[in-house]
Amino acid sequence: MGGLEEEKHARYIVSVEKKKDDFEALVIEHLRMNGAYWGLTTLDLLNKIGAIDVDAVVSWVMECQDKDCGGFAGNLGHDPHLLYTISAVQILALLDRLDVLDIEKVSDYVAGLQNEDGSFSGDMWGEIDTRFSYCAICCLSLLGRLSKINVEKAVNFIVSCKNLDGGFGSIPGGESHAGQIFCCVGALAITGSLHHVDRDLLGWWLCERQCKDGGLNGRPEKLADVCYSWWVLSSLIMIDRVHWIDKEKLTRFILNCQDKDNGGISDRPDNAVDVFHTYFGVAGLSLMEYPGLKTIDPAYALPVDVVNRIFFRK
Ligand SMILES: CN(C(=O)[C@H](Cc1cnc[nH]1)NC(=O)OCc1ccccc1)[C@@H](Cc1ccccc1)C(=O)N[C@@H](Cc1ccc(O)cc1)C(=O)NO
Ligand SMILES: [Zn+2]
Repeated sequence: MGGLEEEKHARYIVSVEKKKDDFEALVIEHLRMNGAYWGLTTLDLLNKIGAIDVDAVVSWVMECQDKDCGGFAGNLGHDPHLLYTISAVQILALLDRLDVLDIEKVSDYVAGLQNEDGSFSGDMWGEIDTRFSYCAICCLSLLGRLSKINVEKAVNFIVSCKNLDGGFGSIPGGESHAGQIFCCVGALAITGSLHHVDRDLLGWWLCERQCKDGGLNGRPEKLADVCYSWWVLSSLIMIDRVHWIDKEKLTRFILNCQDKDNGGISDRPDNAVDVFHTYFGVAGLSLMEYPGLKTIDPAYALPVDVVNRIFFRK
């Protein structure tokens, strides 16, 4: 089994950033801001962020900001949403360009999406989901504006989504899913509220996600998928139970999902690669301290040196 093809993955990411009209670019067209965050964070984890034109990326990101409400859209001319606003702020943090933001305007947009019950809507249309609680809390924390929301009510809503199996769903009564668990555990970690989590019960549910092939799935009986290397692993690390899974087998599963010729990582062996799974595969390896990769922060989903620069800047 060979190692991680760093060079090939960096070239794959840069090639996708350049192509704007092929199928993959069209599929993710409406969530291009997410795609940019996945691609740029992967390059930074591979120590290859020097390969990109920072000014070009920053001006494109800023063109996606809705000048009236302050929120960011997934691409030029699309509607603003929390899912893309968090990605935009993460990209600017990664490139050390948070200075281009009107911090009050963006944080007012995010804080304005909190509901009476402490939950968050993704945008003006009102859909409530713990995904959006994470986006809001992570974004406001990076901007240093958590004081603009009712953190206690936000935490109470997340706790109201905790299930008997120790996991979390998208809304109260929603079934446990690894993606939702990452959002809830990440938001609780950022707000210093992890005492609400039953670490052994949730740790058990999460380590049960490891399949025979070493990969992790998102729910019982599902197939392993590289992106769950992030959702499950980051949650296990945040609750200090990562030693309950076999890291060697998971590492081999991820490496086995690489396209060794053209670069990129797929969701499972021999499937088509994409930017999303390339990012979550490299991020998963980073969480397992794979040699040569930068370390990623499990709660902020940004390299640790980027998080430190934000919180410890004099
Ligand atoms: C919208 N989305 C998903 O629904 C992926 C689809 C998938 C990939 N592998 C298995 N399914 N699922 C996903 O991200 O699930 C993780 C998750 C679920 C619920 C809450 C939070 C995370 C992916 C994009 C995608 C679509 C189709 C194929 C590959 C990637 C996505 O943008 N995920 C977001 C999180 C998310 C998840 C679900 C949403 O409805 C919206 C956003 C993300 O990771 N941002 O950094
Ligand atoms: Zn996946």
